[in-house]
Amino acid sequence: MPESAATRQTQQPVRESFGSRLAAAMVERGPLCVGIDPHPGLLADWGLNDDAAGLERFSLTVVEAVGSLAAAVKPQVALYERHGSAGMAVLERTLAASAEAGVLSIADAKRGDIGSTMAAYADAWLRDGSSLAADSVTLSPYLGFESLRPALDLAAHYGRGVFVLALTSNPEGKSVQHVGGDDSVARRIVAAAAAENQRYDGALGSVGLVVGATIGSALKDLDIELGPVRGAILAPGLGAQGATPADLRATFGGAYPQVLATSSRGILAAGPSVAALRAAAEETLAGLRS
Ligand SMILES: O=C(O)c1cc(=O)[nH]c(=O)n1[C@@H]1O[C@H](COP(=O)(O)O)[C@@H](O)[C@H]1O
Repeated sequence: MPESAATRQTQQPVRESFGSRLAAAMVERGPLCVGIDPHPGLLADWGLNDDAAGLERFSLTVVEAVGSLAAAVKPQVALYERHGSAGMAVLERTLAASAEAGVLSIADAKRGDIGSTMAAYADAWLRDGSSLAADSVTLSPYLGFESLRPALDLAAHYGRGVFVLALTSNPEGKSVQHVGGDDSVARRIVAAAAAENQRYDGALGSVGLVVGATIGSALKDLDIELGPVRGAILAPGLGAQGATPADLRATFGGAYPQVLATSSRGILAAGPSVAALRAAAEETLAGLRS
């Protein structure tokens, strides 16, 4: 049974904060997150069936290849969900294998709902004892940042983390996130994350943001500074969506040390050989470091 909120409030955090654990992993391993996106086309390219067994072989191969190399892995929940309960069981085993390999996990679930329902999502992804618990989860703040409160508080309690969508890598994101000019929606999300991270000590708080590597000059245009957030910036868009390590440096400037670049298809296309996947991840990492 989940413990009650009242019990939790009287207890100390159960492990070191996610922000501290991620900061240490980024120093030790470098700023790369490998996305685990078992697309049907990639499964076929790897000679695997588009079923739960194929999904499991794919996922565990990626963990075997990069589990000792990347700072984090990011399974894309949608690609497990499309296989129903069997797919979600594979996701559970993928998260367990990641923990065993010593690599941090980011469940890319992009959850967001009214507060009372959000509490159930938080329980699923962030509570000790939940079979789906990951080190962190991606969240959508578009029902209002404060609607994420149950996840923000549960993450803090359990030493887990969240990544809140701010400026996404897809071109359609602008139609919501850029609204408001100097006081844009994205700027408000960034400010809310910065305020939330004040509860954390150390280099990085546990509330990260998602800011695409493909956003070009949006940070400048919207007058958004990421340094004061003191959270990791998960930056998708590298590789398959066209962004390069040079783009990342140009886009993030002084906030580059906070950036955790994430690539899925760009690395996964090298499979199914474990050695080739590892080499692709190492090459990406070298580009991010140089
Ligand atoms: O939250 C994410 O990771 C995410 C946010 C975003 O703005 N853009 C974005 O592409 N993503 C995810 O990052 C992954 C990108 O995959 P590739 O384009 O294959 O590297 C997918 O799982 C996307 O759902």
